[in-house]
Amino acid sequence: MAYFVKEIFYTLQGEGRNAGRPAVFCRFTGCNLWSGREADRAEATCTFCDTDFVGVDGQGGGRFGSPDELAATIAALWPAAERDRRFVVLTGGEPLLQADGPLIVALHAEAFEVAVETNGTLELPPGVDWVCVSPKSSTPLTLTHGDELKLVFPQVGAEPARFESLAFDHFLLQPMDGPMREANTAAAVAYCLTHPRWQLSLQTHKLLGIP
Ligand SMILES: C[S@@+](CC[C@H](N)C(=O)[O-])C[C@H]1O[C@@H](n2cnc3c(N)ncnc32)[C@H](O)[C@@H]1O
Ligand SMILES: Nc1nc2[nH]cc(C(=O)O)c2c(=O)[nH]1
Ligand code: SF4
Ligand SMILES: [Mg+2]
Repeated sequence: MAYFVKEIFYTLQGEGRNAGRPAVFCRFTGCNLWSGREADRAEATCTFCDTDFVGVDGQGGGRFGSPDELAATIAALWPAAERDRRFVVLTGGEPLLQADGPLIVALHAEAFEVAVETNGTLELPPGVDWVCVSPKSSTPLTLTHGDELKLVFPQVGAEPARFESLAFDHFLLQPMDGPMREANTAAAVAYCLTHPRWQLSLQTHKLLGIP
């Protein structure tokens, strides 16, 4: 199948348990919880998105006709010849609208560990090495286990206690960016201190001014 990709770039993973790790980011076009148009934001299921995932016009974006073509494009961004500990993060938009088993196979053939950032509403293809689920308000989760559950905080209808019994190895609170970022950060710090199974995830790429 063809893949529609907004942008592909090499940077440090900014969030979650892998923060600081060099990674190629592949941002797929489209999401099932928001059209991406500002006019629709208030009525969307997910209203706080910080990302432009509309179209294929970003850096390195485009239409890729096969898994091998997309995997080769991703591999070309890794520093020359280095095949050790290659790491790719599939994100979006919602990557699980497009990422499928053949793409994971093709990325493994290029020596990548494959991580996914997902809203958790869709089925996961086989073989993904690191699964980060980030629930959105009262939307039901299809994915109830994984490596990390990274909850944007605070969200009405997505209180942390709702997720604590799920089978994730790590539970993280990420302050909601936007006009309330400072207050949300203080609230997330306070929540982690009083509920220590939760740890703080800052969006360190924004602090660093890198993509
Ligand atoms: C843009 S989303 C794309 C992946 C997927 N659709 C999802 O929501 O997990 C990537 C990450 O950014 C988080 N995020 C989006 N908007 C945010 C905001 N305003 N503040 C903090 N994190 C945000 C999401 O929760 C998710 O963990
Ligand atoms: N550096 C960096 N780290 C990230 N972690 C998750 C991101 C995303 O948008 O999915 C992201 C991103 O856009 N940039
Ligand atoms: S689910 Fe993810 S990509 Fe979709 S609107 Fe929400 S944060 Fe953005
Ligand atoms: Mg981002």
